[in-house]
Amino acid sequence: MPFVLDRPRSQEKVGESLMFIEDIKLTNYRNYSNLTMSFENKVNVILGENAQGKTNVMESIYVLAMAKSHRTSNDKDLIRWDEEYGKIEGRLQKRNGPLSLQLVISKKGKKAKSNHLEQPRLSQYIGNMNIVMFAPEDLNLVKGSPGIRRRFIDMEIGQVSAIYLYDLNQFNKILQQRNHYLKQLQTKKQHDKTMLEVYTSQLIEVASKIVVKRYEFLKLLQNWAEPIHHGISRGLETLKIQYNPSIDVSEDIELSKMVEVYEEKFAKIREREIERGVTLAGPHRDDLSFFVNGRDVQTFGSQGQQRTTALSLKLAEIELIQSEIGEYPILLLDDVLSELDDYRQSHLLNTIQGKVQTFVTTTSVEGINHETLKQAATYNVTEGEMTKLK
Ligand SMILES: Nc1ncnc2c1ncn2[C@@H]1O[C@H](COP(=O)(O)OP(=O)(O)OP(=O)(O)O)[C@@H](O)[C@H]1O
Repeated sequence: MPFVLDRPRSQEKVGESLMFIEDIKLTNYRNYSNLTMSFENKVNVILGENAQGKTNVMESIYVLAMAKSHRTSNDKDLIRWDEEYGKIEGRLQKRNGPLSLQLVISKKGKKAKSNHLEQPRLSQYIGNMNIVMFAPEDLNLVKGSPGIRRRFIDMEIGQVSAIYLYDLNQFNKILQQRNHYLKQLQTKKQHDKTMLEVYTSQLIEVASKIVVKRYEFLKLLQNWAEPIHHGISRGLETLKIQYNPSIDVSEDIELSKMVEVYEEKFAKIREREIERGVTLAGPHRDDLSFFVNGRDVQTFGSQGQQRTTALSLKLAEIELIQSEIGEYPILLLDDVLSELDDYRQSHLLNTIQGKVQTFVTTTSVEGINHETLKQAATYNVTEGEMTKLK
């Protein structure tokens, strides 16, 4: 089943190719005052002691792509201390030509440019550059809180669907207004319930679209992740991904039916929502489960199975983006190689070899003997300065 892509640039899909970053320029970004660095279109290993700025570089690439950080929701943290603004610039090569991206973060907000043109909507800007990041936090994807899994799914769909990001933004705004209204009803600052009906129907319209798209995306992800997981587990394990909605629907439900189910649900929980002062159903309360050989990995999986699941999902994302966009994304492996055993490390490095531009951070390459890393371009980071070693 083809995924409903809505980005204009992704029309022709021919063969395999990779997008890659040629260079990055950071101005007042975290502990970098000024950095300009060129990269290779293969594997780039960034070495350095703790707290020198390795993750900051990875984060800057992530932020350039996604217009937000993977480790803070406070954009001001990204600006170098005592400075007014921070800037990330990057030049990329893509199948259909060069692309330059720029993101300026100031205390007033973010401004993005793509090929020197101001982008009024970040939901349109995101997706120009596709990335997959694998960091130690991702090992919590299975075990951690539902919010981590929702964030994972939202970020991934957002890269291939601008409409999804737009809907998600709308949803969050309506949710906030609705929650505020419910709170007022709860505390009796407000008695008229008319506006609640308005917010509810607005919420249902956009919530239904989000959940339908999540189902579509997960079906695709499942198709990629299952054989990958099978391979990493040496043919012993079958991975299944399950979406757990906060309403009673199944994966093949149509949009109009989903709207009906939400309407019934909200009518039923109306008094409870007012009592609690909060919205109790919607995509913000949904979750994912992962099953290995029929058992829930979150409850029954070993740590190794949880790692394999997280790795399979990341590798599946790489393939999914390639199949949807027609180009391999850029892979960011932040301090994660040392967290994987030899077999999983080799599997990962064999998979990316030669086809994905990859950034790897580590304090040392000792103990990682894979050919891919021996041939990699290497850089050193010390106190916010980066130099190329080979
Ligand atoms: N806004 C900021 N302005 C200036 N410096 C900052 C800012 N935010 C973080 N830093 C500095 O950046 C450094 C941390 O860098 P980073 O997180 O990239 O470490 P790292 O090299 O990845 O280390 P580790 O291996 O421990 O993860 C710290 O010295 C921290 O004080």
